Amino acid sequence: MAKPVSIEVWNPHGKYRVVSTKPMPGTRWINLLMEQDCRVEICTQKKTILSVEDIIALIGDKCDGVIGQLTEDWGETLFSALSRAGGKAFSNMAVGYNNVDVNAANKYGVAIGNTPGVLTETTAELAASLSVSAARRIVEADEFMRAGLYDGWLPNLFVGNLLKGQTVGVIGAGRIGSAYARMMVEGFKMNLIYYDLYQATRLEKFVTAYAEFLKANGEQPVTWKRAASMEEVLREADVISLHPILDKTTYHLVNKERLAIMKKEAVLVNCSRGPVIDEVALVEHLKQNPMFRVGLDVFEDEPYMKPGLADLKNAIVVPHIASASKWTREGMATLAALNVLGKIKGYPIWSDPNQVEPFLNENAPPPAASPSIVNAKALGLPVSRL
Ligand SMILES: NC(=O)C1=CN([C@@H]2O[C@H](COP(=O)(O)OP(=O)(O)OC[C@H]3O[C@@H](n4cnc5c(N)ncnc54)[C@H](O)[C@@H]3O)[C@@H](O)[C@H]2O)C=CC1
Ligand SMILES: O=C(O)C(=O)CO
Repeated sequence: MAKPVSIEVWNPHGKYRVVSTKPMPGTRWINLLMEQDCRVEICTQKKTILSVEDIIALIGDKCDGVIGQLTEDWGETLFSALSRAGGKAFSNMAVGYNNVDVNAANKYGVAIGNTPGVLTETTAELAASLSVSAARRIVEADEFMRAGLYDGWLPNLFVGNLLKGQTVGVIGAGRIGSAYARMMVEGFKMNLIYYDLYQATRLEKFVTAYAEFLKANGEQPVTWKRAASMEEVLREADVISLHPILDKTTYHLVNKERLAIMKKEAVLVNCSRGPVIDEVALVEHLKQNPMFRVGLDVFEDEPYMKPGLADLKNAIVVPHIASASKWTREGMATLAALNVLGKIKGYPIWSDPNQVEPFLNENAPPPAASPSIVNAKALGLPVSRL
Protein backbone atom coordinates (compact mmCIF):
# COMPACT_ATOMS: atom_id res chain seq x y z
CA MET A 1 0.00 0.00 0.00
CA ALA A 2 1.40 3.42 -0.96
CA LYS A 3 1.74 6.02 1.79
CA PRO A 4 -0.86 8.80 1.69
CA VAL A 5 0.41 11.77 -0.30
CA SER A 6 0.17 15.41 0.77
CA ILE A 7 -2.33 17.53 -1.15
CA GLU A 8 -3.63 21.09 -1.37
CA VAL A 9 -7.37 21.42 -2.03
CA TRP A 10 -9.20 24.19 -3.89
CA ASN A 11 -13.01 24.50 -4.02
CA PRO A 12 -13.63 21.52 -1.71
CA HIS A 13 -17.35 21.32 -2.57
CA GLY A 14 -16.85 21.14 -6.33
CA LYS A 15 -18.79 18.39 -8.12
CA TYR A 16 -15.91 17.02 -10.20
CA ARG A 17 -12.63 15.92 -8.65
CA VAL A 18 -9.56 16.87 -10.72
CA VAL A 19 -6.10 15.92 -9.48
CA SER A 20 -2.84 17.56 -10.53
CA THR A 21 0.21 15.45 -9.70
CA LYS A 22 2.32 18.64 -9.32
CA PRO A 23 1.84 22.30 -8.45
CA MET A 24 1.87 24.10 -11.82
CA PRO A 25 2.71 27.74 -12.65
CA GLY A 26 0.05 30.44 -12.50
CA THR A 27 -3.48 30.36 -11.10
CA ARG A 28 -5.58 30.67 -14.26
CA TRP A 29 -5.73 26.91 -14.68
CA ILE A 30 -7.04 26.50 -11.12
CA ASN A 31 -9.61 29.27 -11.56
CA LEU A 32 -10.88 27.86 -14.85
CA LEU A 33 -11.45 24.48 -13.21
CA MET A 34 -13.10 25.95 -10.11
CA GLU A 35 -15.43 28.11 -12.23
CA GLN A 36 -16.71 24.90 -13.82
CA ASP A 37 -17.52 23.21 -10.50
CA CYS A 38 -14.29 21.26 -10.09
CA ARG A 39 -12.67 20.44 -6.77
CA VAL A 40 -8.95 20.76 -7.55
CA GLU A 41 -6.43 18.67 -5.62
CA ILE A 42 -2.75 19.40 -6.10
CA CYS A 43 -0.10 16.99 -4.90
CA THR A 44 2.46 18.88 -2.81
CA GLN A 45 4.63 15.87 -1.94
CA LYS A 46 8.33 16.82 -1.78
CA LYS A 47 9.38 14.20 -4.30
CA THR A 48 10.25 15.15 -7.84
CA ILE A 49 9.19 12.00 -9.65
CA LEU A 50 6.03 10.34 -8.35
CA SER A 51 5.83 6.55 -8.57
CA VAL A 52 2.88 4.65 -9.98
CA GLU A 53 1.91 3.77 -6.38
CA ASP A 54 1.96 7.44 -5.36
CA ILE A 55 -0.34 8.30 -8.25
CA ILE A 56 -2.72 5.44 -7.48
CA ALA A 57 -3.01 6.86 -3.96
CA LEU A 58 -3.73 10.30 -5.43
CA ILE A 59 -6.41 8.96 -7.77
CA GLY A 60 -8.23 7.30 -4.87
CA ASP A 61 -11.79 5.97 -5.21
CA LYS A 62 -13.31 8.88 -7.11
CA CYS A 63 -11.46 10.95 -9.63
CA ASP A 64 -12.81 12.56 -12.79
CA GLY A 65 -9.53 13.52 -14.38
CA VAL A 66 -5.79 13.89 -13.80
CA ILE A 67 -3.22 16.41 -14.98
CA GLY A 68 0.18 14.72 -14.93
CA GLN A 69 3.80 15.19 -15.87
CA LEU A 70 6.18 13.75 -18.45
CA THR A 71 8.24 12.07 -15.71
CA GLU A 72 5.34 9.73 -14.84
CA ASP A 73 4.70 6.29 -16.24
CA TRP A 74 1.12 6.37 -17.50
CA GLY A 75 0.32 2.82 -18.59
CA GLU A 76 -2.14 -0.01 -17.98
CA THR A 77 -1.90 0.20 -14.16
CA LEU A 78 -2.72 3.89 -13.90
CA PHE A 79 -5.38 3.95 -16.59
CA SER A 80 -7.20 1.02 -15.01
CA ALA A 81 -7.02 2.77 -11.61
CA LEU A 82 -8.31 6.01 -13.12
CA SER A 83 -11.10 4.21 -14.92
CA ARG A 84 -12.13 2.39 -11.72
CA ALA A 85 -12.35 5.79 -10.01
CA GLY A 86 -14.69 7.01 -12.78
CA GLY A 87 -11.99 9.06 -14.56
CA LYS A 88 -12.34 9.88 -18.23
CA ALA A 89 -9.43 12.18 -18.91
CA PHE A 90 -5.69 12.52 -18.41
CA SER A 91 -3.52 15.32 -19.75
CA ASN A 92 0.23 15.55 -19.80
CA MET A 93 1.50 19.04 -19.08
CA ALA A 94 3.77 18.59 -22.11
CA VAL A 95 3.51 18.25 -25.86
CA GLY A 96 5.55 15.02 -25.89
CA TYR A 97 3.65 12.02 -24.58
CA ASN A 98 6.12 9.17 -24.94
CA ASN A 99 5.51 8.48 -21.20
CA VAL A 100 1.91 7.56 -22.00
CA ASP A 101 0.70 4.21 -23.32
CA VAL A 102 -2.05 5.49 -25.57
CA ASN A 103 -3.29 1.98 -26.41
CA ALA A 104 -3.86 1.32 -22.71
CA ALA A 105 -5.74 4.63 -22.42
CA ASN A 106 -7.88 3.67 -25.43
CA LYS A 107 -8.72 0.35 -23.77
CA TYR A 108 -10.15 2.21 -20.75
CA GLY A 109 -11.74 4.99 -22.82
CA VAL A 110 -9.52 7.65 -21.26
CA ALA A 111 -8.89 10.78 -23.35
CA ILE A 112 -5.21 11.81 -23.50
CA GLY A 113 -4.38 15.50 -23.71
CA ASN A 114 -1.12 17.25 -24.53
CA THR A 115 -0.05 20.89 -24.83
CA PRO A 116 1.18 21.75 -28.35
CA GLY A 117 1.89 25.20 -29.74
CA VAL A 118 2.27 27.18 -26.53
CA LEU A 119 5.84 25.95 -26.11
CA THR A 120 7.00 26.04 -29.73
CA GLU A 121 8.89 29.34 -29.69
CA THR A 122 10.17 28.97 -26.13
CA THR A 123 11.64 25.54 -26.89
CA ALA A 124 13.07 26.67 -30.22
CA GLU A 125 14.69 29.66 -28.46
CA LEU A 126 16.50 27.34 -26.06
CA ALA A 127 17.69 25.16 -28.95
CA ALA A 128 18.97 28.32 -30.67
CA SER A 129 20.66 29.42 -27.42
CA LEU A 130 22.38 26.07 -27.04
CA SER A 131 23.48 26.20 -30.68
CA VAL A 132 25.10 29.61 -30.26
CA SER A 133 26.50 28.78 -26.80
CA ALA A 134 28.13 25.61 -28.11
CA ALA A 135 29.42 27.21 -31.32
CA ARG A 136 30.90 30.17 -29.43
CA ARG A 137 31.98 28.22 -26.32
CA ILE A 138 30.10 30.55 -23.99
CA VAL A 139 29.83 28.22 -21.00
CA GLU A 140 33.54 27.29 -21.10
CA ALA A 141 34.44 30.99 -21.32
CA ASP A 142 32.14 31.85 -18.40
CA GLU A 143 33.74 29.15 -16.22
CA PHE A 144 37.19 30.46 -17.20
CA MET A 145 36.29 33.99 -16.10
CA ARG A 146 34.80 32.86 -12.80
CA ALA A 147 37.87 30.76 -12.09
CA GLY A 148 39.95 33.98 -12.27
CA LEU A 149 41.94 32.69 -15.24
CA TYR A 150 41.47 35.67 -17.57
CA ASP A 151 44.64 37.75 -17.73
CA GLY A 152 44.10 39.60 -20.99
CA TRP A 153 42.87 39.40 -24.59
CA LEU A 154 44.57 36.78 -26.72
CA PRO A 155 44.16 35.97 -30.43
CA ASN A 156 43.51 32.30 -29.69
CA LEU A 157 41.31 32.58 -26.62
CA PHE A 158 38.05 30.57 -26.94
CA VAL A 159 37.94 30.64 -30.70
CA GLY A 160 34.71 29.03 -31.92
CA ASN A 161 32.63 28.72 -35.08
CA LEU A 162 30.98 31.51 -37.10
CA LEU A 163 27.37 30.64 -37.93
CA LYS A 164 26.72 33.07 -40.79
CA GLY A 165 26.83 31.32 -44.16
CA GLN A 166 27.16 27.88 -42.53
CA THR A 167 24.50 25.17 -42.79
CA VAL A 168 21.96 24.43 -40.09
CA GLY A 169 20.48 20.93 -40.13
CA VAL A 170 17.12 20.14 -38.59
CA ILE A 171 15.92 16.61 -37.95
CA GLY A 172 12.18 16.65 -37.32
CA ALA A 173 10.89 19.87 -38.92
CA GLY A 174 7.54 19.96 -37.14
CA ARG A 175 6.33 22.87 -35.01
CA ILE A 176 9.50 23.31 -32.92
CA GLY A 177 12.00 22.19 -35.58
CA SER A 178 10.54 24.67 -38.08
CA ALA A 179 10.50 27.54 -35.54
CA TYR A 180 14.15 26.78 -34.71
CA ALA A 181 15.08 26.63 -38.41
CA ARG A 182 13.54 30.06 -38.99
CA MET A 183 15.44 31.55 -36.04
CA MET A 184 18.76 30.21 -37.31
CA VAL A 185 18.13 31.10 -40.96
CA GLU A 186 16.79 34.58 -40.30
CA GLY A 187 18.89 35.40 -37.24
CA PHE A 188 22.25 34.09 -38.45
CA LYS A 189 21.74 33.86 -42.22
CA MET A 190 22.45 30.14 -42.23
CA ASN A 191 21.51 27.81 -45.08
CA LEU A 192 19.01 25.10 -44.19
CA ILE A 193 18.98 21.36 -44.74
CA TYR A 194 16.22 19.35 -43.07
CA TYR A 195 14.99 15.81 -42.77
CA ASP A 196 11.42 14.89 -41.86
CA LEU A 197 8.97 12.23 -42.91
CA TYR A 198 6.79 15.04 -44.28
CA GLN A 199 7.51 18.09 -46.38
CA ALA A 200 7.77 21.30 -44.32
CA THR A 201 6.07 23.47 -46.96
CA ARG A 202 5.60 26.60 -44.83
CA LEU A 203 9.23 26.49 -43.75
CA GLU A 204 10.42 26.09 -47.33
CA LYS A 205 8.27 29.06 -48.40
CA PHE A 206 9.66 31.16 -45.57
CA VAL A 207 13.29 30.48 -46.50
CA THR A 208 12.57 31.09 -50.20
CA ALA A 209 10.95 34.45 -49.39
CA TYR A 210 13.79 35.41 -47.05
CA ALA A 211 16.35 34.50 -49.72
CA GLU A 212 14.55 36.79 -52.17
CA PHE A 213 14.54 39.58 -49.60
CA LEU A 214 18.30 39.20 -49.04
CA LYS A 215 18.98 39.13 -52.77
CA ALA A 216 16.91 42.27 -53.33
CA ASN A 217 19.08 43.96 -50.69
CA GLY A 218 22.30 42.94 -52.40
CA GLU A 219 23.11 40.25 -49.82
CA GLN A 220 24.05 36.61 -50.34
CA PRO A 221 20.73 34.68 -50.36
CA VAL A 222 20.21 31.75 -47.99
CA THR A 223 19.33 28.33 -49.42
CA TRP A 224 17.23 25.35 -48.31
CA LYS A 225 17.17 21.65 -49.10
CA ARG A 226 14.91 18.81 -47.98
CA ALA A 227 17.30 15.88 -47.49
CA ALA A 228 16.39 12.43 -48.77
CA SER A 229 18.00 10.82 -45.71
CA MET A 230 19.04 11.72 -42.23
CA GLU A 231 22.63 10.86 -43.13
CA GLU A 232 22.63 13.64 -45.73
CA VAL A 233 21.84 16.18 -42.98
CA LEU A 234 24.49 14.75 -40.66
CA ARG A 235 27.15 14.83 -43.38
CA GLU A 236 26.42 18.36 -44.66
CA ALA A 237 25.34 20.46 -41.69
CA ASP A 238 27.58 22.47 -39.36
CA VAL A 239 24.94 22.79 -36.62
CA ILE A 240 22.33 20.06 -36.21
CA SER A 241 19.30 20.26 -33.95
CA LEU A 242 17.06 17.29 -33.15
CA HIS A 243 13.29 17.89 -32.91
CA PRO A 244 11.44 14.65 -33.68
CA ILE A 245 8.99 12.94 -31.38
CA LEU A 246 10.40 9.97 -29.45
CA ASP A 247 9.08 6.65 -30.73
CA LYS A 248 10.50 3.38 -32.03
CA THR A 249 11.65 5.07 -35.26
CA THR A 250 13.65 7.77 -33.47
CA TYR A 251 15.18 5.77 -30.59
CA HIS A 252 19.00 6.10 -30.91
CA LEU A 253 18.53 7.95 -34.19
CA VAL A 254 21.98 9.42 -33.54
CA ASN A 255 24.28 6.48 -32.84
CA LYS A 256 28.00 5.68 -33.13
CA GLU A 257 27.89 5.17 -36.90
CA ARG A 258 25.94 8.35 -37.54
CA LEU A 259 28.13 10.44 -35.22
CA ALA A 260 31.10 9.23 -37.27
CA ILE A 261 29.76 10.79 -40.49
CA MET A 262 29.28 14.23 -38.94
CA LYS A 263 31.82 17.01 -39.43
CA LYS A 264 34.61 16.97 -36.84
CA GLU A 265 33.73 20.52 -35.72
CA ALA A 266 29.96 20.16 -35.90
CA VAL A 267 27.57 21.27 -33.15
CA LEU A 268 24.78 18.87 -32.13
CA VAL A 269 21.79 20.07 -30.10
CA ASN A 270 19.08 17.95 -28.50
CA CYS A 271 15.92 19.52 -27.10
CA SER A 272 13.65 16.61 -28.05
CA ARG A 273 14.01 13.50 -25.87
CA GLY A 274 17.22 11.96 -24.48
CA PRO A 275 16.89 8.49 -26.05
CA VAL A 276 16.99 10.02 -29.55
CA ILE A 277 20.80 9.98 -29.00
CA ASP A 278 22.82 6.96 -27.91
CA GLU A 279 24.42 8.86 -25.02
CA VAL A 280 27.20 6.33 -24.37
CA ALA A 281 28.29 6.62 -28.02
CA LEU A 282 28.04 10.41 -27.73
CA VAL A 283 30.34 10.55 -24.69
CA GLU A 284 32.93 8.48 -26.56
CA HIS A 285 32.61 10.67 -29.65
CA LEU A 286 33.06 13.86 -27.60
CA LYS A 287 36.19 12.41 -26.01
CA GLN A 288 37.69 11.49 -29.37
CA ASN A 289 36.69 14.76 -31.07
CA PRO A 290 37.35 17.76 -28.81
CA MET A 291 36.20 20.25 -31.46
CA PHE A 292 32.81 18.53 -31.77
CA ARG A 293 30.33 20.21 -29.40
CA VAL A 294 26.92 19.43 -28.02
CA GLY A 295 24.15 21.30 -26.27
CA LEU A 296 21.83 18.95 -24.39
CA ASP A 297 18.56 19.75 -22.66
CA VAL A 298 17.46 16.12 -22.39
CA PHE A 299 19.21 12.88 -21.37
CA GLU A 300 18.77 9.22 -22.02
CA ASP A 301 18.24 8.24 -18.36
CA GLU A 302 16.87 11.49 -17.04
CA PRO A 303 17.61 12.86 -14.47
CA TYR A 304 20.98 11.06 -14.74
CA MET A 305 23.78 11.63 -17.22
CA LYS A 306 25.85 8.83 -18.69
CA PRO A 307 29.27 8.47 -17.02
CA GLY A 308 31.83 10.94 -18.30
CA LEU A 309 29.43 13.46 -19.85
CA ALA A 310 29.61 15.97 -17.00
CA ASP A 311 33.43 16.10 -17.24
CA LEU A 312 33.54 17.08 -20.90
CA LYS A 313 34.24 20.72 -21.76
CA ASN A 314 32.72 20.27 -25.23
CA ALA A 315 29.28 19.48 -23.77
CA ILE A 316 26.78 22.03 -22.47
CA VAL A 317 24.15 20.41 -20.28
CA VAL A 318 20.94 21.96 -18.91
CA PRO A 319 18.13 20.27 -16.95
CA HIS A 320 15.22 19.90 -19.42
CA ILE A 321 14.33 23.59 -19.35
CA ALA A 322 13.56 24.17 -23.03
CA SER A 323 9.91 25.08 -22.39
CA ALA A 324 10.67 26.98 -19.19
CA SER A 325 9.45 30.52 -19.87
CA LYS A 326 6.78 31.89 -17.54
CA TRP A 327 4.23 32.52 -20.32
CA THR A 328 4.72 29.07 -21.78
CA ARG A 329 4.60 27.13 -18.52
CA GLU A 330 1.43 28.97 -17.42
CA GLY A 331 -0.04 28.30 -20.85
CA MET A 332 0.87 24.61 -20.67
CA ALA A 333 -0.91 24.36 -17.32
CA THR A 334 -3.98 26.06 -18.80
CA LEU A 335 -4.10 23.79 -21.86
CA ALA A 336 -3.64 20.67 -19.73
CA ALA A 337 -6.44 21.74 -17.36
CA LEU A 338 -8.76 22.58 -20.26
CA ASN A 339 -8.08 19.21 -21.91
CA VAL A 340 -9.29 17.45 -18.76
CA LEU A 341 -12.16 19.87 -18.15
CA GLY A 342 -13.37 19.55 -21.76
CA LYS A 343 -13.72 15.79 -21.47
CA ILE A 344 -15.43 16.00 -18.07
CA LYS A 345 -17.95 18.51 -19.44
CA GLY A 346 -18.51 16.53 -22.66
CA TYR A 347 -17.14 19.30 -24.89
CA PRO A 348 -15.93 18.46 -28.40
CA ILE A 349 -12.26 18.49 -29.42
CA TRP A 350 -10.74 21.69 -30.84
CA SER A 351 -10.42 21.26 -34.58
CA ASP A 352 -6.79 22.39 -34.92
CA PRO A 353 -4.42 21.63 -32.03
CA ASN A 354 -1.79 23.82 -33.70
CA GLN A 355 -4.00 26.90 -33.16
CA VAL A 356 -4.45 27.04 -29.40
CA GLU A 357 -4.30 30.86 -28.98
CA PRO A 358 -8.03 31.26 -28.14
CA PHE A 359 -7.44 29.12 -25.03
CA LEU A 360 -4.53 31.30 -23.90
CA ASN A 361 -6.26 34.68 -24.07
CA GLU A 362 -6.61 35.73 -20.44
CA ASN A 363 -9.17 38.42 -21.29
CA ALA A 364 -11.83 36.12 -22.69
CA PRO A 365 -13.35 32.84 -21.58
CA PRO A 366 -11.81 29.86 -23.38
CA PRO A 367 -13.77 28.05 -26.11
CA ALA A 368 -15.96 25.16 -24.93
CA ALA A 369 -13.62 22.51 -26.33
CA SER A 370 -10.63 20.37 -25.32
CA PRO A 371 -7.57 22.03 -26.94
CA SER A 372 -5.64 18.86 -27.86
CA ILE A 373 -6.65 15.22 -27.34
CA VAL A 374 -4.24 12.86 -29.10
CA ASN A 375 -6.53 9.81 -29.12
CA ALA A 376 -9.70 11.70 -30.11
CA LYS A 377 -10.08 9.65 -33.31
CA ALA A 378 -9.55 6.31 -31.58
CA LEU A 379 -12.21 7.21 -29.00
CA GLY A 380 -14.56 8.61 -31.64
CA LEU A 381 -14.80 12.02 -29.90
CA PRO A 382 -16.64 14.78 -31.76
CA VAL A 383 -14.71 17.68 -33.28
CA SER A 384 -15.65 21.29 -32.50
CA ARG A 385 -17.17 23.39 -35.28
CA LEU A 386 -16.04 26.65 -33.62
N1 LIG B 1 13.05 19.68 -24.18
C1 LIG B 1 11.83 20.12 -23.97
O1 LIG B 1 11.54 20.73 -22.95
C2 LIG B 1 10.78 19.90 -24.98
C3 LIG B 1 10.82 18.80 -25.79
N2 LIG B 1 9.85 18.61 -26.72
C4 LIG B 1 9.96 17.43 -27.59
O2 LIG B 1 9.91 17.87 -28.94
C5 LIG B 1 9.08 17.01 -29.68
C6 LIG B 1 8.55 17.70 -30.92
O3 LIG B 1 7.56 18.65 -30.59
P1 LIG B 1 6.72 19.41 -31.73
O4 LIG B 1 7.64 20.09 -32.66
O5 LIG B 1 5.68 20.21 -31.07
O6 LIG B 1 6.06 18.15 -32.45
P2 LIG B 1 5.66 17.97 -33.97
O7 LIG B 1 4.80 16.77 -34.00
O8 LIG B 1 5.15 19.25 -34.52
O9 LIG B 1 7.06 17.66 -34.70
C7 LIG B 1 7.69 16.43 -34.68
C8 LIG B 1 8.24 16.16 -36.07
O10 LIG B 1 9.04 14.98 -36.04
C9 LIG B 1 8.84 14.31 -37.26
N3 LIG B 1 9.27 12.93 -37.18
C10 LIG B 1 8.63 11.89 -36.60
N4 LIG B 1 9.34 10.77 -36.76
C11 LIG B 1 10.45 11.11 -37.44
C12 LIG B 1 11.58 10.39 -37.92
N5 LIG B 1 11.68 9.08 -37.73
N6 LIG B 1 12.54 11.06 -38.57
C13 LIG B 1 12.43 12.39 -38.78
N7 LIG B 1 11.38 13.13 -38.37
C14 LIG B 1 10.41 12.49 -37.71
C15 LIG B 1 7.34 14.48 -37.53
O11 LIG B 1 7.02 14.23 -38.88
C16 LIG B 1 7.12 15.91 -37.11
O12 LIG B 1 7.25 16.83 -38.19
C17 LIG B 1 8.01 16.57 -28.68
O13 LIG B 1 7.42 15.34 -29.05
C18 LIG B 1 8.79 16.46 -27.39
O14 LIG B 1 9.28 15.15 -27.22
C19 LIG B 1 8.83 19.48 -26.87
C20 LIG B 1 8.74 20.59 -26.07
C21 LIG B 1 9.70 20.89 -25.05
O1 LIG C 1 6.47 19.49 -23.60
C1 LIG C 1 7.36 18.63 -23.59
O2 LIG C 1 7.33 17.62 -24.32
C2 LIG C 1 8.50 18.82 -22.69
O3 LIG C 1 9.47 18.12 -22.78
C3 LIG C 1 8.45 19.85 -21.65
O4 LIG C 1 7.98 21.01 -22.09
